[in-house]
Amino acid sequence: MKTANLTLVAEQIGKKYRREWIFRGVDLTLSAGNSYTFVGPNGSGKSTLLQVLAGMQPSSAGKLTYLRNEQPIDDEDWYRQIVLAAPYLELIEELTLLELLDFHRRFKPFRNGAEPLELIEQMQLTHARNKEIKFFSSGMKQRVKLGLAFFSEASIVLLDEPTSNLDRQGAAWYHDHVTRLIAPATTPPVVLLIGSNQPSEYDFCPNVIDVMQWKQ
Ligand SMILES: Nc1ncnc2c1ncn2[C@@H]1O[C@H](COP(=O)(O)OP(=O)(O)OP(=O)(O)O)[C@@H](O)[C@H]1O
Repeated sequence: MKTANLTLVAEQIGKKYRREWIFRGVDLTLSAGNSYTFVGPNGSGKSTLLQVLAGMQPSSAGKLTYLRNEQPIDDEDWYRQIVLAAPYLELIEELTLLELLDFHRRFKPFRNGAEPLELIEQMQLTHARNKEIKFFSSGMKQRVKLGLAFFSEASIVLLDEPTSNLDRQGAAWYHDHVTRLIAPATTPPVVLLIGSNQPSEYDFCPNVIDVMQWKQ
């Protein structure tokens, strides 16, 4: 069983677009079993920082390391550890929900070997299991993105603006699942990273980090 704990270490990470530094001098040690929320006003760099920490965008300065049991993991294997739910990530619209989950689990299995139909029930989308994603409402799509993040066997879970498009019931569903994700019983334990402007999205999170400190 893959229970070894993961740690993400950022040393003096910076990102610039053209000549503008979005953030600079980021030093962080983020460890499994913990949650961290990046806060800051619109355009302050929360999404960019999440993407850099996920290895989805290159940094312009500094060093990022993923450690498992204190040993560095090869950059090419990072993607196996990560799952991201974000408004700017698209789902495959031509697939039905059931087909999407079947496809997804081929490269990223679900926790505890869960079956797609069980997870669709947990997403409260059983009625839409055979509907193509392109016909889903924005809130239904958001539940799917979050569900894939909650239920995949990944060690690093990134949630950018997690309750966007969710109604009150959806927000309660998010809260229930996100708190389970960081419970001590979760295996493998996750590093949970959230980018948010909404206190209700991270009221359970003890580590709230203002990205404005890295504007120079
Ligand atoms: N590909 C890009 N090229 C140039 N500038 C970019 C690019 N992507 C982001 N930026 C700039 O980087 C800055 C940070 O954007 P980012 O989306 O990370 O902010 P954010 O804090 O997540 O904002 P929001 O709360 O509005 O989602 C903004 O000034 C944005 O215009």
